[in-house]
Amino acid sequence: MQPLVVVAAVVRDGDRVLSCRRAPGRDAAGRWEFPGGKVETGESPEAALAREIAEELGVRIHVGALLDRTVTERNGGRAIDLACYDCRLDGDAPVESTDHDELLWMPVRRLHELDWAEADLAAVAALTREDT
Ligand SMILES: Nc1nc2c([nH]c(=O)n2[C@H]2C[C@H](O)[C@@H](COP(=O)(O)OP(=O)(O)OP(=O)(O)O)O2)c(=O)[nH]1
Repeated sequence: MQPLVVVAAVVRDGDRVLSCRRAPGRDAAGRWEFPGGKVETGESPEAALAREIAEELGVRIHVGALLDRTVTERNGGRAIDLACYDCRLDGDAPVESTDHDELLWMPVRRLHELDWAEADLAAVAALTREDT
């Protein structure tokens, strides 16, 4: 089976990165992730990401360069092909999410304190390397 193609936004504000906790009842509830979602057929990754962020967080973003793309196998589930893009807000910061129960602006050097979804660990490591 082909991996699930997912895009996520590493939204930065200076040294801080928007980190989101998946709400109860969802896949991987309680784990932290970068907001985003599945790419639909015929959609570019950048367009999918802007759409997901508008739907989920109600804000607009500029989508920049690809930061990390990693395929993670999952026991008993479809592998996840997660592409994380460097992003900036285009206007207001989000205050709530349809998919998350907590939004945190975390300094890069403290990202390791959160319990990240497994698929996000490579992107977190890339950010942390950049910071050292
Ligand atoms: N959005 C997002 N999903 C991630 C990340 N890491 C990770 O393993 N996932 C997984 C969780 C889900 O199984 C899948 C994406 O699902 P989703 O629920 O966010 O996507 P969606 O909004 O398009 O889905 P839906 O609720 O509309 O069905 O990828 C991440 O950093 N961001």
